[in-house]
Amino acid sequence: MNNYNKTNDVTALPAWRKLLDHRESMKNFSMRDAFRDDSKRFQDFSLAGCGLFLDYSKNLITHETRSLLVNLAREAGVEQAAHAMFSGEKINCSEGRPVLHTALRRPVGEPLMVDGRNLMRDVHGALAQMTDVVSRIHSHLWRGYNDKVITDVVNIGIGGSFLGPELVSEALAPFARHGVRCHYLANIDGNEFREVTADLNVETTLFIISSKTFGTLETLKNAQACRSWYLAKGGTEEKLYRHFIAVTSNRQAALDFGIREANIFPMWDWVGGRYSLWSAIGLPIALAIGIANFKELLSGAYAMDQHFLNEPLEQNLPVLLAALGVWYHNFWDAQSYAFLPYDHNLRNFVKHLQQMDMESNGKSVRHDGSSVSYTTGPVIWGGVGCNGQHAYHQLLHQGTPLIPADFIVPVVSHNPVADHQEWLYANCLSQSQALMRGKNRAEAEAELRAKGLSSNEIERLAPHKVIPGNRPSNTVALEIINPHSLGALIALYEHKVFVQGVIWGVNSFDQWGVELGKELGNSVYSRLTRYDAEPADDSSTQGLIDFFRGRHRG
Ligand SMILES: O=P(O)(O)OC[C@H]1O[C@](O)(CO)[C@@H](O)[C@@H]1O
Repeated sequence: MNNYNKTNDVTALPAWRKLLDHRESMKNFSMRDAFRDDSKRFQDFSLAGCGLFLDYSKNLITHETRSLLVNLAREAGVEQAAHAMFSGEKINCSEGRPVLHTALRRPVGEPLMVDGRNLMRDVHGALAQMTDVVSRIHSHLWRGYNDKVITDVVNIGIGGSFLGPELVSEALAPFARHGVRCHYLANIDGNEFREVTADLNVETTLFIISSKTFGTLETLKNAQACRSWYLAKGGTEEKLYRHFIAVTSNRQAALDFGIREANIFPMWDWVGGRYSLWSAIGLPIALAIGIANFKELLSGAYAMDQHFLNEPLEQNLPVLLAALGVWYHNFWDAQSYAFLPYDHNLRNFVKHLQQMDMESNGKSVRHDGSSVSYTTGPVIWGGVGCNGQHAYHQLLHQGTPLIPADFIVPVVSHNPVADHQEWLYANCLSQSQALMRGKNRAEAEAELRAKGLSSNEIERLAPHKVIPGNRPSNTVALEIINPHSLGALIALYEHKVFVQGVIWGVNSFDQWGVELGKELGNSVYSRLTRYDAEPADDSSTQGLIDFFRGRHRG
């Protein structure tokens, strides 16, 4: 049980009750009218920090809404919770662990004592080990079994041991200068294995087995397959240490796999997988962009940590985003949330946010085990603009569900082509504008009239042309995507998710739900492969096992 959330049930808080009444009074609120009536709306509802600019004026809010939402965060104990997390209290109550991914971005000279131990020694020791290996690979001191330079790195990992590193190494591709290409092997699927290894040269490829537990089936199977591939293609057992390294908190399992002691990078139980890109799990990132850029990434995240810890709640970027999310989710029945990055290099952002948000807050009991009486984590989805505009934005504009969205857009492109960036930025803005203002019946009719349509035709077509508008969004703009701003951006959403977890009273740092599937996976596997096995518990599973075996028998 956490010791900061004094109420346990958020619905009992005064601010929650006031928000329920306030929601009633907002039934007829029109954002379009609000912008017309208040020329200062943009200034009043926008905020800069850590190189990011948040425009949250296109929301279904007034000044009163904001103060009630901030009160909710305050009454839920967000400030105390943040301090508890940063100082190493065991806020992951179901696993009895502190939650200290923020320690990974703390600069040198700021000790952090937990259970009598200065964790910063471990953190900076791991960073030094990363620096050493990255510099040896980049300077060609570390070579493959027949002394060829390492050109390709395959990260074997899944979930948090994959999504964050993939996002960052690809988002920061313009900073890749050392001739090392990163590849990611996650799924237990021969198609993916074949695709990743197809063009690799065994002599110049390094494999990183990235697994906090070193017990994840997909990763271990892929690691074995990569090892067999390495040996089959001419690699030697003797020089295997030049091609395989591991990042894990399970040192013994990595040793048993055959990884050399010096090639094992540490992880700790106080870092959740989905928050681990800042640790040695980020090794592929450092190999792609260099250790100096990796440290810049950490310093961007650290800047956001300080912002989150020190800024008043009213001007606190993660708190505002979190409270707005709660406003729509719990008071406007918005069951999903869209992320729409307008930048090709951020194409993997949504995948990372999906794990970060849904694995963290996809919970339905509070810290004390009691069931929540309200909904928690929303469905997270989205993808890069403009592609989404020609696919699912239709539903955002005219569909029945209310889906709040965050637009994320840099001003400067790393690869300017003609006036593409101007168009990209313009598309981003026009989407949020269209969502906000919509097109009313009179406008739709006037448009059709201007085209010379008969009144019968206007009557028939106008309903299809009406766009309700009043659909909320935030825009997070940044000057350019670089290691610092990306670090701040990712940390912004980490803290947003944390704040929402605090408000809902759930433990954002365990993931017991994924365990059952893993357990059942073993029993289904043994029934698939052993003909004498007991039948499955249910006829559906057994029927599908028979379907598989029918095909494989012949
Ligand atoms: O790094 P590991 O231990 O292989 O775990 C991978 C992923 O699996 C999960 O435990 C979910 O199954 C994630 O939380 C984690 O990021």
